Amino acid sequence: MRESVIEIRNLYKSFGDNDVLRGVDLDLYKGENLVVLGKSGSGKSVLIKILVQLLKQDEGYIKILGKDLSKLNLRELNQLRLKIGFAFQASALYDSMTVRENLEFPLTRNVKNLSRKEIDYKVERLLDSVGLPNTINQMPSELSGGQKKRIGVARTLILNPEIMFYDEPTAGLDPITCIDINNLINQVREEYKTSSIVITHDLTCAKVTGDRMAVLVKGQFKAVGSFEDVFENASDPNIKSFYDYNFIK
Ligand SMILES: Nc1ncnc2c1ncn2[C@@H]1O[C@H](COP(=O)(O)OP(=O)(O)OP(=O)(O)O)[C@@H](O)[C@H]1O
Repeated sequence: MRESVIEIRNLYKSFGDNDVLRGVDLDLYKGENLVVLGKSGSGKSVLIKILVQLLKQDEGYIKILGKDLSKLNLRELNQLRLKIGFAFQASALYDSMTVRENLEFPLTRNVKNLSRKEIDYKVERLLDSVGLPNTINQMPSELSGGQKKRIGVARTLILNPEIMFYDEPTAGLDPITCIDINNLINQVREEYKTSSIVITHDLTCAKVTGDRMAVLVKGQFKAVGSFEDVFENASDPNIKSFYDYNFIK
């Protein structure tokens, strides 16, 4: 039996008469990269927001790192949120801060009594990990799109999250930089022992980073399994068209 770090059961969410999630079941297993795919508007972001309770589900059960979310008070929920890192599509760096300040910010805000030396060590180690040690004194405006994403990942890792959510990590990048970012996602898993959900429309990213694919169709996960099982042997036309479109046949 594999250990689940996230367990989602029978999750429902509607906005008025827009039934977005209609009985979602999903597990994220410890140490895996799980790729979540689905058409635009299928509810991927809604699902992630519910996982950190920025949105409340209408029905359903969620357990993260052994905690039933419905039983947590706000303080406990905030503690749990610190164990989850978000690498957002827009990398969300503060434009008025240097790279060093961007990385220090979550640390000094959330961890008390760290010495200057400990902070410097962590910042430098993470910049090394993402391959950008020389950007430490640069401003975000001086970085390329791919570099910003890397710094965004480094900033997320600074609090040692156990779970990572990557939201369209390769969107808007050239094919070579996409390869770099895919490799970084795999490297982060090895180096920091994270379990991750990767939301993407990019099937190359899905294939390279994902241990399992989960495809959201009409409010439920219709196909969950390896890339080969889900896409290469797909019979469902919704899923097949996704594949054919990405790898022009
Ligand atoms: N706060 C909200 N209020 C009302 N409707 C919402 C809200 N958030 C999301 N929706 C609706 O829920 C549906 C799913 O949206 P969501 O952003 O999760 O899609 P997505 O799969 O992440 O799409 P994309 O791939 O384009 O990012 C959409 O129809 C959207 O309009």
